[in-house]
Amino acid sequence: MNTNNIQSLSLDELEKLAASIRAFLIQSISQTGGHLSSNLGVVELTIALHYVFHSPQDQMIFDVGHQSYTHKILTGRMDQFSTLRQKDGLSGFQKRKESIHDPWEAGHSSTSLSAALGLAIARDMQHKDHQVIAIIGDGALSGGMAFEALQDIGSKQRKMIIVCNDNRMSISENNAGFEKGFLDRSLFESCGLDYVGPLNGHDLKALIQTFESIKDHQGPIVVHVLTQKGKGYPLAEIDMEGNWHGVGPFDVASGKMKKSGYSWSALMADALMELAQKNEKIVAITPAMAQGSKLYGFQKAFPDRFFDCGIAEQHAITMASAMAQGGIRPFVSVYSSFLQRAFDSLLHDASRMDLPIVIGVDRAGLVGADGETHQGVFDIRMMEMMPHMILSQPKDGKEARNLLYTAFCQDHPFAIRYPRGNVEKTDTTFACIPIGSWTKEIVGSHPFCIVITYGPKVDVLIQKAKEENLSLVVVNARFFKPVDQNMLVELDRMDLPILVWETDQIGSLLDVIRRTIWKPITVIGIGDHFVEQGDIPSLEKEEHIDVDTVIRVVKKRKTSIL
Ligand SMILES: Cc1ncc(C[n+]2csc(CCOP(=O)(O)OP(=O)(O)O)c2C)c(N)n1
Ligand SMILES: CC(=O)[C@@H](O)[C@H](O)COP(=O)(O)O
Ligand SMILES: [Mg+2]
Repeated sequence: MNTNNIQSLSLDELEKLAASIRAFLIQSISQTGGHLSSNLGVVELTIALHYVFHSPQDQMIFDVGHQSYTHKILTGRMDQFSTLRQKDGLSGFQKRKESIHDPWEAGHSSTSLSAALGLAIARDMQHKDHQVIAIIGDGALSGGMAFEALQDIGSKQRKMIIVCNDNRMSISENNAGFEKGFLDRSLFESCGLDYVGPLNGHDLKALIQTFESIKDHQGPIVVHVLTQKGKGYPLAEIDMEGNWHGVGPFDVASGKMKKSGYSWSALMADALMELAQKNEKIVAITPAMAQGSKLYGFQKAFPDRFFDCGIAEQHAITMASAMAQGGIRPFVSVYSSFLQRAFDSLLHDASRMDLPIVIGVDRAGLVGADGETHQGVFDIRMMEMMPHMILSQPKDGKEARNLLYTAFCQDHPFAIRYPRGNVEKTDTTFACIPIGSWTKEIVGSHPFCIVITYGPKVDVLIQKAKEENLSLVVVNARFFKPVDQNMLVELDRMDLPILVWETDQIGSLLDVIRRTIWKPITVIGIGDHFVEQGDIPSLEKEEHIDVDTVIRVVKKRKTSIL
């Protein structure tokens, strides 16, 4: 496949190139996993952009970056695809350190227009003359930040191109924003932008002609292209639920994916449905993540009580808060890293007005292959400063069900975090958990150290201590806020060394414990940096937050005591 110097290729050759890139993407992603459908949809579009414009002089910013694979292939990274989304491998998004053809990085959506305007202003201030091109999907355009940028771009009138890649799909069917034809000329022109389109985003000739005709356009212009998500892989073409958006390895011929097991998201969604059957005020809200959050069952069972609000986390939290004020009991499912977008809504609305929304903080902790932008390791510190907020994490499925039940039996904002990955299926009867209560288990008969941790690591540690014949007090800190003051005083009196084992940003739990216990505490957690992509067990080892590190530290502690 000739991916160099594509300007020298004929239209026929470019079409052949598109077909080979598509075949390569399907084959390669079937081995490594990755964002299949979005990439299959933009093959011709990306070829046309690279044919007309000259990267890296002309700067291309792919919103989110999950659809930048063809761009990577055309900029010399094809031979790295076997390492996609793996430790030290090719990123699933644009990455500055990977290539000079990546002038910007993302992972979260709707930032490309602000970034393009920023780069255009920087260009103009230095009297340069290249193009800045943002490629943004209809899903990402439902994010409020994109709208803030559109208005500003209209008022500032800098030279730039916005390619609106409209496939009428977010991860799954677009249930908010632009599914009803709102995304048209008038939207952009009302913001002061010029507009061409809509044009067939798989017609290379039309794309090339259009880009040629506007490449020197002065001021901002939108090129609206219609594409088919998943194009070229029939199962992905007809997928409305987002099952082929981000995939693990699969068999190309049959489309069979490896069985993924019963996830924490599924457990929470199942428990939510049970509770919703008993309480008709319970509703579910998702900011465009119905598939990953496993909420399709809820949507089917309670279509009038399910709300997909588009990629709009900030809006989701404020809307949920107002629903709560109006007497409804909303459950908002948001990935930990995307909840960062809703900081002010959480603080200004849910927390300040003390409104009883329940937030399912999905993908809490390390998530692995998506890397720095998606690791869910900041939400505890973000929310524990917020008055009225209750912040919890269950150690297992039973506790998760009970925390959810508890959350609906009280009147404050209540967050329950749970990780990416699987959990044992359980359908225990619901029981309330006293808010702020921790539990502890003494392993062995003569404990020499107290380890305070949370989430699934509680049982991992108990198991490991038993295997290693180590006598420990293992504390399940299932509430980060409020913490169990009585338990902390009791632990302090035990007069044993204390280790706090955090699997998120360091200080998340330690800082609240230190308010009660003043003696020196050893802590294990993620340091002051972003954690890159990789499989979760390797990342835990590298960050020294794995159970073996904990055992090593407590053993060392034991030796120093003896
Ligand atoms: C702030 C934020 N929320 C949610 C997501 C998850 N997410 C990644 S891609 C995507 C859909 C994007 O849709 P669109 O921009 O239309 O691109 P397409 O996949 O259709 O090509 C979503 C919701 C995200 N990356 N960032
Ligand atoms: C690009 C993006 O933000 C999502 O597609 C994300 O990769 C989904 O992650 P999960 O696979 O954990 O649902
Ligand atoms: Mg889309």
